[in-house]
Amino acid sequence: MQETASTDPATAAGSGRIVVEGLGKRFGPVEAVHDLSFTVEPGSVTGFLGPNGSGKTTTLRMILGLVVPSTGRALVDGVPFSALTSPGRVVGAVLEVQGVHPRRTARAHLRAAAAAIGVPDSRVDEVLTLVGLAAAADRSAGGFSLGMNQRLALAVALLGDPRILVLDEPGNGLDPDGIAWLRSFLQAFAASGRSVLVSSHQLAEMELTAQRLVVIDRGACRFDGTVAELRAGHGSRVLVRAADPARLAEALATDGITEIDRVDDGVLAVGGADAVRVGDLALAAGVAVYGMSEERAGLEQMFLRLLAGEEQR
Ligand SMILES: Nc1ncnc2c1ncn2[C@@H]1O[C@H](COP(=O)(O)OP(=O)(O)OP(=O)(O)O)[C@@H](O)[C@H]1O
Repeated sequence: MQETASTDPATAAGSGRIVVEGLGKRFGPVEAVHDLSFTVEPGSVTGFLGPNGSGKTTTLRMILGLVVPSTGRALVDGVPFSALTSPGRVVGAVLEVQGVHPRRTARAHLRAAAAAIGVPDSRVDEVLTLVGLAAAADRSAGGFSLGMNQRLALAVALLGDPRILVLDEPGNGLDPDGIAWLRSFLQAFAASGRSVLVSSHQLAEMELTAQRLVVIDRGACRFDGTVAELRAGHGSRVLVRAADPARLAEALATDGITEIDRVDDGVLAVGGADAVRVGDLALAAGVAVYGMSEERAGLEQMFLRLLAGEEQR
């Protein structure tokens, strides 16, 4: 079927976006993905989170034209992946790290991959440097660690200088330094106006890497928004040490703040209000405050609450 050119800027060709609309996939009795819609905007990293078997890989494979959707559609840079004329120059993807021939060097592997998408050899050294493998360029891939293989796979994805990156669990096998490096690499890539969609089950890491999050569970979307929105909805608390906690609790309650726990001697944990509001109310009530801090619930905890909440529906 011929796709007609869209006039909607969200789905227009050349938008640099990934647009997923009502996407679904059924494998026999298993509904792997159900009515999923989200957009990956240029200039930001979008984290794609979900527990094992939640449908992340299936979704990424549909975006990349490797699995045919049962319902809906996925557009890459305004068109279905299959309609891209030079896909390697538009979207770079790392789905699962394929074994490289063990006797092949990183450079030889990249040269072959470059030739396959019509990219000059000169790009090979550039991507080796970009992923931090320049010093290992002439070593056989057989001796590479999992982390080095991840970097090599990323180098292949970058050969066509794509404007969109799609990565399935790229942090797997990376040590803490490698994870920090990947985080700054993806952030810099996005900051140059390009789009990143990265799946992970490492929620705390995504909180640091991504601006937007799409959380799925059992194939369906549970959350789509910014990290700040997720935090706001599954909240952080203000810890306040006060001279007279009972009077402060009373003043807060009078103002409609009832989520109050006494966590320590003289310390109240207050939910549903920020530090400014708690401080102002303490001042108005004449209660001395000796210290305040924000207890930011870990994304992991929020994520578990999110899934637990959905299960009760
Ligand atoms: N080719 C297939 N045939 C049958 N079922 C499949 C196929 N691919 C995936 N599934 C099923 O679809 C569901 C979603 O799998 P998927 O691999 O997309 O999840 P995931 O979130 O990527 O999981 P993980 O984090 O473990 O990789 C699972 O129940 C899986 O068994």
